[in-house]
Amino acid sequence: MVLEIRDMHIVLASGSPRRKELLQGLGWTFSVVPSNVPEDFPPEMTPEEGAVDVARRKAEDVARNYPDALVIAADTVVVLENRVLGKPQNREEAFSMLSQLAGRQHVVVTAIALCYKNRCLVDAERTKVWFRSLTKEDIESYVALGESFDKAGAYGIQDRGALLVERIEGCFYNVMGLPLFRLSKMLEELGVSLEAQWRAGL
Ligand SMILES: Cc1cn([C@H]2C[C@H](O)[C@@H](COP(=O)(O)OP(=O)(O)OP(=O)(O)O)O2)c(=O)[nH]c1=O
Repeated sequence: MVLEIRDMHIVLASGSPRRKELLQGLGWTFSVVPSNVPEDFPPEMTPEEGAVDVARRKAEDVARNYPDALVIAADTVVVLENRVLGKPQNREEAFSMLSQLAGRQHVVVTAIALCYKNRCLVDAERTKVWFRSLTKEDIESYVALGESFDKAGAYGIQDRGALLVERIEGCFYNVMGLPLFRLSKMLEELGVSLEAQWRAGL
């Protein structure tokens, strides 16, 4: 039996406004149920392994209460020379993160976890990001905008942070928190078809 995405109860296990906006952009109907699992992971894990572990725990946490739904969770980390930059706690931390990113290349990793009826699929996507050089004043001005605080690496590529980024290699939506093409491939792997939804949108 083919599962059609538009016939499924979809639960987005995330409090991220970006992830909600991106799924809405696909025309999907879904509920939003953020999970509260801690986002730290053991130091012996690589950043990618850590993101995969956190995304899986977010999805499984919510899937326990929605056993018949397709649960989608994600975790985004900014990786600079194998170090993870998470969400800054205050202005000083945001300033420090942006100073480290300035004039250099880093990698954004987003792990996606999909759970449906006792099956969980987890995968990660990587995008390279090149930041322009920034003066102390540039960084202070950006931090003062307040965009940094709920975002990994203290910037948002989708908003004014666009002006910090010279170029990227890979999926833009991955940097924003949800790689949509990768999501579609994972759904295919789970046996979920997007065809009816796709045709209805044309
Ligand atoms: C690098 C980058 C990150 N982000 C955001 C995406 C994610 O919301 C956030 C990374 O934090 P996450 O822990 O992945 O997600 P979250 O805490 O916002 O939401 P939840 O755990 O409930 O799913 O950073 C941007 O919006 N733009 C960017 O350019």
